[in-house]
This record gives sequence, C-alpha cells and structure tokens, in this order.
Amino acid sequence: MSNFFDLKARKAAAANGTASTSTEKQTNENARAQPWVEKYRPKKLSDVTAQDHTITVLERTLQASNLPHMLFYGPPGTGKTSTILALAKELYGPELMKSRVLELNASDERGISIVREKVKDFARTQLTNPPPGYKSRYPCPPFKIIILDEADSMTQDAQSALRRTMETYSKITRFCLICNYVTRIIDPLASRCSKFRFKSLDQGNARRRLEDIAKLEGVPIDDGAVDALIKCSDGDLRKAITFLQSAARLVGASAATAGGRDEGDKMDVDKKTVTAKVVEDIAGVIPDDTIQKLVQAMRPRTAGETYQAIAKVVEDMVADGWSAGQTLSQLHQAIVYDETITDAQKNKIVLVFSEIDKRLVDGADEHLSILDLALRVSGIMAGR
Ligand SMILES: Nc1ncnc2c1ncn2[C@@H]1O[C@H](COP(=O)(O)OP(=O)(O)OP(=O)(O)O)[C@@H](O)[C@H]1O
Repeated sequence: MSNFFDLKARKAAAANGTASTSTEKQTNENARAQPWVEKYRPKKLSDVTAQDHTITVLERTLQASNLPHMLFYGPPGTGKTSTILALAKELYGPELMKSRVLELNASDERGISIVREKVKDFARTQLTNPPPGYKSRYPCPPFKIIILDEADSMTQDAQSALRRTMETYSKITRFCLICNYVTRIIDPLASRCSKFRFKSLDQGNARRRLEDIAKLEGVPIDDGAVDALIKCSDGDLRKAITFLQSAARLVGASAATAGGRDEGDKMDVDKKTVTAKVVEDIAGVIPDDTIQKLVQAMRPRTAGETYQAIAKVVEDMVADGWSAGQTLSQLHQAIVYDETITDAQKNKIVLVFSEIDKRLVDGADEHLSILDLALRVSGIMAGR
C-alpha cells in the first residue's frame, strides 16, 4: 500500500532528524487536510478489497490489453469508482490519464445535451501517440475511456442517445457506466456492457481496512468502535472512513485539524480514544431505549391512548433532533427481530416502511411521516 510506505518514509526521515523544508511542510499540511476517503482511495487494482472476482476478471482483461464496455453496479461506497480509476491509471500511467480518460459525475448535467456534446466530442476524438518516455504496465491501448458515474440518474433519452455513440465510436472509445441501481439502466444499454457486481463490504475486510487506516493515522480506537463503524455504515466503506475521520477529529486523536466540536456535547472527548459511543453519536444513531419507547407506544391499547402515546414519543424524538431516515432504519430493525409480531403482520409493515421511505425521499414532512408510520404499524400490530 503506497500510503503506508509514504508514511513510513516520513516517519523515518523525522527519526533521522532530517530537517523538513517548507515544501515538505506544505505537503504534510495538505495531506492532513485531505479527506481520508481520498487519501486512502485504492491506487492500484490490487488495493481494492473485497471484490476479488471482479478484480481478477479485470486484471485478466487488462493482460489481453482489451476492454469491453463495462457496467459497474452495486451499493454506495463499495469501490466502483475507485476500481475504474485504478484500472485507468494502470492502463495509461499518469502521463495519459488526462488526455485518455473523461470522467463525468453527478455534478454534471444528466440530460441528452451532455451526451450529444461533451460525450460525443470526446468519444470521436482521434488518439494521438503516447509522449516519448511513456511507460505503463500494459501496452498502450488503442482506445480512450469515458466514465459515467451515477449513470442511473441519466434521463432515458440520454441513455438512448448514448447507445448510438457507444456503437459508433467503440473502436476508439470504451465506456464504463457506474450506478447503484442496475434496473434503472435501459436494457439496450446494459446489454452492450459486461456487467460487474460490487458487493457490500463484508465485516472482515471492512474491519481490516479501518484498522489499517486508524494505525496509519495514529488514532487509538477500541474494538467496540470498529464494530460500531461497521454497523453504522451498512457495508459502505466511504461512510465508515468518513465517520472514523470525524470521530478522530472530535476526540483530538488525529493529526488532522480539530474542528466542529460542540460545547455541551456529552461525548467521550477526554480519553483521546475513539469509542463506540463517539462513533454512534457522530453517525446519529438513536439510543436503543428511545427506539424501544416508540415500539412500546405502538403496542395495542385503546385507539385514543395509542395516538397519545405515539404522538408524545415522536414529538420528543423530533425535539431531540433524530432524523426520520435514521428512525425508519432502526425501527425497521427493531420490528424485524420482534418475535411477538407475526410474519403476515411483518409483510404488511414492510409495505408501510417502503411507502414512508419513498415519501421522505420525495421531501415529505419528517414529523408527520414518522407519526403516520408509527400509527399505521401500530394498527397492523393490533390486527386492524
Ligand atoms: N472495495 C474497496 N477497497 C478499498 N477501498 C474502498 C473500497 N470501497 C470503497 N473504498 C473506500 O471508499 C471510498 C469511496 O469508494 P468509491 O468512490 O470507489 O465507491 P463507489 O462504489 O463508487 O460509491 P458510489 O456508488 O457512492 O459512487 C474510496 O475512496 C475508498 O477509500
């Protein structure tokens, strides 16, 4: 891992008493200010963890110096963007990355005009020879790569237009579409690509990566905190690393500039060790007893009493600032494992959860949505 060796070299230089120049100091400052998700983004295909099958197939494809159009799909923070960037770096080396790779992400416009102009213009550009002294692990391929991140947010028209561009310029341009929801990619486009599924990171790999980063950054972290990072991030390594960096800043355990510490926060700030409590507070995890209060309020009683009990707990939760998304996710977990609720009731409850989830995504009022959810689930639990 190159970061590890960079860090070791810096430490060795410091131990030898090597005077650091102002340029070195500036570089160190920049490294400190950098988000860890970028600092520890895999630089080579072999740095990508937990996606062994995909990486093996891609490495074999590279050996043949050929590449199909590709569609990477899977949950957020599992290494899709990192993989294609690492692949492109290995294929072109730093010299050709700029001229041979076009990366368009969510901040770019997603309509048909971007396909007709920016994508098509780049796709049809003829290749120039590599500069003298160009060196790469693989023979320089006769094509460029266009990376379309978050391709599932492209309009249907834009996707249709892309189909033709892909075909027309396939000799000199290969596409890599990246998305979370493969069903949102139109069939004619998906069928032109080799598909690669990225899985949520398993606990073992996520744990190793987080422990490595904590060690490299000199952050004391206890076992419970790593468990909490894994639990709060649902297999999304980007989220886990971001929580880790925020937690390290909060407890003052990292060299990163401290900031964002609120007076009055009841967190474990004195120990300088990242604990499970610190992680949960940063991730906005609602304490179990609060969720249990809501579940108890939802248990069957007379109609008027149920409303009052639920309304009171929901009001307190809103006043405490707990987000509706987090409430939805933790309440769902609590109900799924509740053995007093029958499977038939759980089936109906899941439908209510998905409806409220959609409503929240569409921007509905959080307080009313959670109130509605709790009342409807309570009705189902009462057999209504
Ligand atoms: N499989 C992985 N191996 C190593 N690091 C990873 C992996 N997955 C994610 N990461 C870390 O998380 C960060 C975000 O990963 P990346 O942008 O590749 O995710 P993604 O799958 O493209 O997510 P999204 O769908 O949200 O775009 C990376 O910079 C890296 O630090």
